[in-house]
Amino acid sequence: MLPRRLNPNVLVSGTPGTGKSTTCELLQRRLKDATYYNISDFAREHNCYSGYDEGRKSHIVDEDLLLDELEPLLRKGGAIVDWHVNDVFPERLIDLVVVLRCDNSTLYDRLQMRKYHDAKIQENLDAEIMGVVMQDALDSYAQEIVVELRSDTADEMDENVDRIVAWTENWLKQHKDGVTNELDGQNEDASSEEDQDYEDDTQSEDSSQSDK
Ligand SMILES: Nc1ncnc2c1ncn2[C@@H]1O[C@H](COP(=O)(O)OP(=O)(O)O)[C@@H](O)[C@H]1O
Repeated sequence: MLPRRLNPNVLVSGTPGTGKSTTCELLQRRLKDATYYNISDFAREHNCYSGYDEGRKSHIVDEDLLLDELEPLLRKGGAIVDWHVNDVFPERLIDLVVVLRCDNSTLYDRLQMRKYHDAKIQENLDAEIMGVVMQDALDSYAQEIVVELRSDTADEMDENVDRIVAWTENWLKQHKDGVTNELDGQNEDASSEEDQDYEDDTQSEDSSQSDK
């Protein structure tokens, strides 16, 4: 099977504060053909909002508008996508899902540094303890393309970047050699059904708050 795109799309997800943006910035420096999309920034720049949540003090992202803007870019491949919500992007557009995890006391410190209010910190700590983002990823994508990585320390972050770069190089090598990536078959098979799921999906707006 021919590759669907020349470079893979990597989704870096995780509870706010687990290290997505920092990891993605490091990744972008290493993957010269990649384009980094911080979805919080992207949604703001493209005005993909459906309202403002006073309680959370954050904009509510309109996932349909977001996907309308982003899909043509993801189709090109080579995207590093940074967002805490991962069920927005159809399975056919994503080749690897990385879910960053971190210790709760570390996360607390990071979110406090970011000056989140107490309720927002607690909400994110609860989500991290319950593994909400990881569960969403497993519910949304084939288990084989979802990987959970610890991101408590700078060394772990470096290791994570090395691992994602190595995975990308391997993906490129497989496609260059014309070797069928078994994930392709799974994704292609799932795509039409998944598209239908996406059409039918009425996302809870609560799950798509802009986190920054
Ligand atoms: N693995 C890590 N080791 C040390 N500091 C980290 C690590 N991951 C993130 N940080 C720090 O935590 C803060 C939040 O990271 P950030 O990348 O903005 O998280 P996110 O994008 O998931 O909200 C930043 O100050 C960042 O430098």
